Formats: sequence, C-alpha cells, structure tokens
Amino acid sequence: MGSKNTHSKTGLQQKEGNAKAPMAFDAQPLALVAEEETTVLVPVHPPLMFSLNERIRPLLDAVDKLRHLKVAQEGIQLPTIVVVGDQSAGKSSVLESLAGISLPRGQGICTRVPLIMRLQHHPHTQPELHLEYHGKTVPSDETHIAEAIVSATDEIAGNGKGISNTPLTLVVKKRGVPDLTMVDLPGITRVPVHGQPEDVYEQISGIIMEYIKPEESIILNVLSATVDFPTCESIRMSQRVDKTGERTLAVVTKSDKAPEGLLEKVTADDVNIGLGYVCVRNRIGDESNEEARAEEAGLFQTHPLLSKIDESMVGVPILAQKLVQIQATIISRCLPDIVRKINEKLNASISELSKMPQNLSSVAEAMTAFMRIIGLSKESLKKILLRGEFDEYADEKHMHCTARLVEMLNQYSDELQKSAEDKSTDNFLLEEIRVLNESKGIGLPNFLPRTAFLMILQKKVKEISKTPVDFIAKVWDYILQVVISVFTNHCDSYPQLQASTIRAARNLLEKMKQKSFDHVMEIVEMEKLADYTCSPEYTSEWGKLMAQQKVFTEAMNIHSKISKISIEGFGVIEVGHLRDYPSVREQAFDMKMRITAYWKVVLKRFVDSMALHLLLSVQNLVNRDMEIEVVNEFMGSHGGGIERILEESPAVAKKRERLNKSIMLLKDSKDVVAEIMDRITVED
Ligand SMILES: Nc1nc2c(ncn2[C@@H]2O[C@H](COP(=O)(O)OP(=O)(O)OP(=O)(O)O)[C@@H](O)[C@H]2O)c(=O)[nH]1
Repeated sequence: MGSKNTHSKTGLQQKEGNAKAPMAFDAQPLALVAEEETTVLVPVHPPLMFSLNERIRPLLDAVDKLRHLKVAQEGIQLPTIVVVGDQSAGKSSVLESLAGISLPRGQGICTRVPLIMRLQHHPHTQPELHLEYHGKTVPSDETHIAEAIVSATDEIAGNGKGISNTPLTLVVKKRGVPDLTMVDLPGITRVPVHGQPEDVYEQISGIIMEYIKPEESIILNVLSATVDFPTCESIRMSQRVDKTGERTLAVVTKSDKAPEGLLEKVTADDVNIGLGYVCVRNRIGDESNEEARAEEAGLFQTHPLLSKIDESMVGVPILAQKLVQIQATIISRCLPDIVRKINEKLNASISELSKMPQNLSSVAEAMTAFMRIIGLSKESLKKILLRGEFDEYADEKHMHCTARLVEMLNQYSDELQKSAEDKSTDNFLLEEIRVLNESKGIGLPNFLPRTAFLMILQKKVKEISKTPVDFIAKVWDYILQVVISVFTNHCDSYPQLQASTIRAARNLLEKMKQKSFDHVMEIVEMEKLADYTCSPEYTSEWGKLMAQQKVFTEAMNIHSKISKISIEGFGVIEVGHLRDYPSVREQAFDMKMRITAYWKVVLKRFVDSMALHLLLSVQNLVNRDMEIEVVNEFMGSHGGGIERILEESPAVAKKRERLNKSIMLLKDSKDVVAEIMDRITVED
C-alpha cells in the first residue's frame, strides 16, 4: 500500500496494513497470461480480487439492471463511478485502457453524450461487445466499436459537435476485464472550439453536475500530468459537490509526457483528492492495448523520475483494482438504502393511485359522484361560513370564515366612525349657521327648521356612503375566494366539474354582491330621506349635550374675552368667531347637538343592518342558491352535461399513467433487489 498518499477520511479509503478491512486489498502487479494464440498483458484477477468480483458481481448486475430500468426517474440515485475531466484530458483513453479496447479518441470534443460503460469479465476468449441506446441493442466487435460509438453518438446528439444528455450504454464482456460500470462524460471546456454550440460550457457542466452531485457518485477525476491540477475545470467542479474530496479519485494521464515534478504533484495533493491518485500512461497512436500496458509497466519501472512514485499509485491494473474495491464498498453501502427507497416509493405510488378517483363508466356513476361533490362542498361551506367549525382547514386561517367576517365587520365599524368624525375645532357651528341662514322663512325665529337639519344630515350621510359600499365589495370578494377554495378541494379529481363550479360561484357571488350594493344604496337613501328613531338613546344623548349650552351661552354673552371653551364630546373648541352671529348661534348649537346625538344612531344602524343582511345573504347562498346555480351551470349549455365527468381529464389521465408506470418500474426494481438482498453485507 502506498505510504505517500494515504488518506483516511471515509470508509472508502484504503486502510494501510489492515488486511482484515472488508474491502481493502493491496494493488497487485500485472500478470502475464498465456492465451491460446497470443500472449497478452491484461489485468487479471488475483485471488483476492477474484473473490471480491465474485461477491460484487451480482450486486453490480443488480445496480446495472436498476440503471437500465431508469430507476433514477423515481429519484433513486445509484452508486456510480463518474468519469470527469477537462477536454482531451484522456478520459476515453483511460476507459479504453481499463476495457482493453479502442474507443474514439482525439483532439477537441469526442465524448458528446454520457457513455455508460459496463465492463464484465467473462471466461471465453472471444470478447462480446454491444451498444444500447434508444431502446435498441447494436452488437459490435473490438475492431468496429469506436466507429459504432461515433455513429451512435451522431444518432443521439446529431452529426455536428452538439451535446446530449441521453446516455449511450456500452457493454464489454471480455476475459480479464474488471467488473466495473462507469459513466464517461463529455470533457469540460470553457471556450467553444469551432463548430461547438456557444453555450457548450453550460451544457456540459449541467450534465456533469447532474451526475456528480448525488452522494452515491464516485468521481473519477481524469487529470493530465501536463497541466497544473488546481487550474483544472474538472477539479473546480468536483470540489463544488465534494469539498473534502472523500468521494474523488484522481487518475493522472500522460505521465510519459510530463514526468518532471509528477511525484511532487501527487504527493503534495494541492487539490484535496480523498481517494488518492493513480498515474497512468495510456495507449499512444496505433499501439495495441497490450503494447500500451507493457510500455506503461516499463515506464514506471525504469524511468528515473516516474519509478520513484510508489507502485500502489501507478498503472492501469492498480487503477482497475482500486475502482473495483471502491465500487464494491459504495454498492454495499448504498444498496440497503436503495432497497428501502424502492419500497417506500412503491408504497407511496400505490397509495396515491388508490386515492385517485375511479374511472366513471356510466351516467349513474357520474351523477353519484356529482351529487357527492356538491354535498361535500355544501357541508364544508356550512361549517366554515355558518357554524364556525374549521376542522377541515385547521391550519388555514383564511378559511376560518366566521372569525374573519367579524374582523371585517369590526374594521368597517371603525372606519365608519373615523370617516364621520368632525375634527375641526376652529369653525365650530359655522356650517350649521350657514344652513340655518339659507333655510330662513317668513315666520317666528325660535322654531328649528327641519329642512336645515335634514340638509346637514344628508351631507353627512353622503360623506360616509362609500364606506359601506367598499365593505360589501371586500366581503363578497373574500367569500368568493373561500367558495372557490372549497370547490377546488372537493373537485380535485374532476377538473371538468371544477371549472363549472368555479364559474357558478363567480356568477352567483356577482349577483349577490350586486344585491348587497342595492341594499346599501337603499339604506343610504332611507337615511337621507328622513330623521327617525324610536330609540330613547337619542333624546337622552341630546339632553346631555344640551346641558352644556349654559357654558356656551355664558361664554358668548358674559365673558366677552373667552375665545375657547371645553364641550364634552367635542373637546376644546374655538368660539370667539361666533360673537358675530348673536341671533342664530343658540339655534345652531341646538342643531349641532341634535345631529350629534342622532348621528350615533345612524352609524349603529349602518353597522347592524349590514351585519344582519350579510348573515341572511350567506345563509341563502350556502343553503339554497349555490347548489341551484352549480346544477344549472353544469347541466346548462356551457357545462356540457353530466356526461362530461365521464371523460377523464388529460391531467388526471396523465397522472394515472405516470403512477402506473412508476409502480411497474418500482415493482421490477423490487424484484431485481429481492434476488440479491441476501448477499448484501454492510460495511462497518
Ligand atoms: N502521450 C500520451 N497521450 C495520451 C495519454 N492519454 C491520452 N492521450 C492522448 O490525449 C488525447 C485526448 O485523449 P482522449 O482520451 O480522447 O481524451 P478525452 O478526455 O476522452 O477527450 P474528450 O472526451 O473529447 O474531452 C488523445 O490524442 C490521446 O491519445 C497518455 O497517457 N499519454
């Protein structure tokens, strides 16, 4: 085990000298395998690795099957080794070294779609290769696989240099390859090269982030020895999702090109790679894979600088072993969680489907559903609008209607009081004097003309008449929102009915609002028409106010210097100016006190009558009118008749289809994991 770069941040990291660590093993050297016809150099399965492969193979198969089922669509992330790197860092070369086959390589962008590469050891001498994409399987062989990948990429992402997120799967079954599944992603480039889309960086980084973000992903960061690691875009990206580097392994390519300082670079670990470094030398030019491995082995053994790097950190076979070990650990660690998530999501989808309305197949069924919805909505409205029971909407204060209506009524009463208040203190009685002067007739002077009183009253009523109108508008708008919410809730599964009920609610509430406006206007007119109350409060209030007339008269007649007096109900007021009106001021005082006493009665009537009117209107709405309106609307020409509920809305049909699909997928996934559950051992 390499002593120069030993990390111990996660369970994934190798434990030095701990032979008993479940997934830990030492890197084995290459072995020479005598094939029937040729002598080739491939990473073989030393005993420990072989047993590891034997153990992990079924688990890896299960994960691959889950990936094939597209379980990620259900939000279940799979343990995945994701290969990232800057453009031309050598990602494809690393993968072809691991697979022992030739992949498309070159300058500029080569990998344009996520390439899921499934390597499987098989005992036969003849390798088997095929591609899977767009729901089809395309067989190939070692000689033609690079071409096949290029044409499959063209089919998925177009002939140009475009990028696509649709994955292409390459299955390589070959003797001696490690059992590994990896995803190769397009190389990151900041500057688009000729023919690449302008937003190539955004597109590629979007795809990369999607793959490396899940905690279940292991990031295989491919770095070229020829560059400064901290400047690599792929390092920046992996550090964004894996700050401590605990799930990042670095592969340094092109060691042959830049041997100087490589040892220092990988031992200094400036870029925080938690799972360690492996330096490799990939296939160059037309070399065969076997030649490349031999060259690599020779390079790291004989090169004066490269040979100093610990043997546990060099060569493709070491990389293969590390990856197999990491993969085993991560799969063992993630599978129990995946099984749990599959079960949870399956149960949730089944229960959601069972809650969906049954498909209605006859008019009778539709009628029953319609009546049930109307009944339920009516009961909800009765509870919240009339009885003040809000158990159905415990957390939605907005729907606690009786309390909200009282609040609105209190606010209305306050606004009325405020809008009617006479705040002026320095023109006391001037208005009354003006009106009295204008209402003079030929007759005795000490009779209070009724027309003068009515004129003052009418002016005051006119001034406040906007307040009840605004109140009515506010209340009915609120009730409309409440009724729409209730219908929306109860018609959740029948959008066709939802639209009709909402239309009915709008129509009816508009009519009711208009009726209330008429009612308010009638009250305003009545209050303007005449002054009447049977309430003794008026007389007693007037009496109390008139008791202060003595103070006023004395101030006017005896104390000629007094300019301000205090009158209860008015505060301290200016009276000096009234000395100019000796003949009319006493009568004006009397009239002011009468109107003040009477005004209290008028305001009370404005509040009380509105409250009672609302109660009656809401009661009629809930108990009688709403139901009739909804039935008429639904059965009428716009509603389309009861048959309309029989047609399932596209949204519901889509949801049903989605749930059925998801249940099928999750059931298949459950079967996949059920087969291997007994093999799962969780790492400590
Ligand atoms: N000398 C040398 N050249 C290498 C090595 N690894 C890769 N190359 C060369 O580097 C170039 C780019 O390699 P690719 O494997 O295509 O790089 P990539 O990261 O897959 O490229 P994209 O996916 O297109 O970004 C090719 O010409 C390779 O032959 C290596 O270890 N040594």
